[in-house]
Amino acid sequence: MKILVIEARYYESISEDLLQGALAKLQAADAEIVKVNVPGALEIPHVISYAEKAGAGYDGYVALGCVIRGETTHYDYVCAESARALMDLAVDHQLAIGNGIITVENETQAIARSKPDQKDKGGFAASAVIRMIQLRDELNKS
Ligand SMILES: Nc1c(NC[C@H](O)[C@H](O)[C@H](O)CO)[nH]c(=O)[nH]c1=O
Ligand SMILES: CC(=O)[C@@H](O)COP(=O)(O)O
Repeated sequence: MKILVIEARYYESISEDLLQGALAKLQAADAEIVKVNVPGALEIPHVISYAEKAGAGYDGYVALGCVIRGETTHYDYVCAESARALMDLAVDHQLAIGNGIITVENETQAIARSKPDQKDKGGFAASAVIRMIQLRDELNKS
C-alpha cells in the first residue's frame, strides 16, 4: 500500500517524534511511504484534496501535527477545522486517513503524546490508516 504522510512541522521536536512513531508502524506493514510537510495543521487537509484531485494513487494518508493552546481562540479553530476537514474528506470520498494531529494544552502534554515509547499518537494514526485500508478493501470485495 502507498501512504502519504503529511506533516505540519509547527513544533519541530514534537513533529519528529510523531513521525518516527508513524514510520515504525508503516515500515512494519511494508508500506510505500511518501512524506510531505506543510506550514501548519490547517494546511494538512488541503494536501489530501490536492492529491486526490491529481489522482496521485495513495491508498491512505497519515496526518501528523501538534496544536498547542495559545492566548486566543485561534487554537479552537485550528483544532476543529483541521479535524472537521479530515473527517469530511474521509467520509465524503471514502478515504483512509489516520489523524495524528494532537491538540493539547501545553508542551508537557504534547511530549507525552508524541513519543513512540509513551502514548505514540503518530504510531496510532498510522495503525488506524492501515486498518481502514484493510477494512475498505474487505468491504469492496463483499
Ligand atoms: N498554532 C498552531 C498552528 N497554527 C497555524 C495554522 O495551522 C495555519 O498554518 C495558519 O493559520 C496559516 O493558514 N498550526 C499548528 O500546526 N499548530 C499550532 O499550534
Ligand atoms: C493554536 C495556535 O494557533 C496558537 O499558536 C495561536 O497562539 P495565540 O492564540 O497566542 O495567538
